[in-house]
Amino acid sequence: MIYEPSIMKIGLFFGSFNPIHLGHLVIASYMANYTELDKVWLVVSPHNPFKAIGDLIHVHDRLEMAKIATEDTDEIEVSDVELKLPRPSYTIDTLTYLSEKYPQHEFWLIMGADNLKSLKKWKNYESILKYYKIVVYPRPGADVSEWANHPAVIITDTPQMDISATFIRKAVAENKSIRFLVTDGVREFIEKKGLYRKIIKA
Ligand SMILES: Nc1ncnc2c1ncn2[C@@H]1O[C@H](COP(=O)(O)OP(=O)(O)OP(=O)(O)O)[C@@H](O)[C@H]1O
Ligand SMILES: O=C(O)c1ccc[n+]([C@@H]2O[C@H](COP(=O)([O-])O)[C@@H](O)[C@H]2O)c1
Repeated sequence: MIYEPSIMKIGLFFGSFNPIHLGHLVIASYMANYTELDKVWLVVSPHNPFKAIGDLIHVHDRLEMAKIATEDTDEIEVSDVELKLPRPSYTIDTLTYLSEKYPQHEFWLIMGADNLKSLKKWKNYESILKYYKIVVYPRPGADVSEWANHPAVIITDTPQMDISATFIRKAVAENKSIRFLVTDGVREFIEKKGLYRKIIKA
């Protein structure tokens, strides 16, 4: 019989995932396997409120790549919830919506140390800290020691891979290999659809 805990702890990992890469997957996998979380949902944001549209490809392609990258893992799922919500997507609005829609789950936020440092600029950040736990993974040069004793914040030593979606998009535009930076399925999808052939400045 499959054991289904009555309350599942779901870690929400928000991002543009333009495209999803191994740096993201290492974090999602660590959070699902090495912390108290039962599962991780990758929430693909149509538009991050702090980022220019620039070379953001269509959200359906970003969602599809996230699904391809995680199709053989049960503990990581892809959520399209932000497609149904007003844009740009504010994290507190998505958290509130999900908590109302899935009262049987407890939602935690997965956040990079760089984002934690700028959290005070986010919409209603006090509510995020009041009602949700935040699991933090390290990012180069981001010191989060000021948050170490905050009751809502859990700091982890998640392994880091210093790659970015920007690096991958540039590599594709320059016809360089992205093997070992994204999964094979994602690489094939990018090739098949001819994505990221040109860099579009914001
Ligand atoms: N290599 C990585 N290791 C850990 N976290 C990462 C890594 N790359 C991105 N992240 C974090 O994952 C979240 C979602 O990332 P996002 O989709 O914006 O990708 P990105 O690689 O940072 O993209 P871009 O280069 O386009 O800005 C962000 O909070 C970002 O800081
Ligand atoms: O809610 C906010 O005010 C807010 C401000 C900045 C970023 N976010 C979310 O945080 C996620 C990660 O951001 P980023 O810039 O690291 O890709 C992204 O999905 C954004 O929607 C949310």
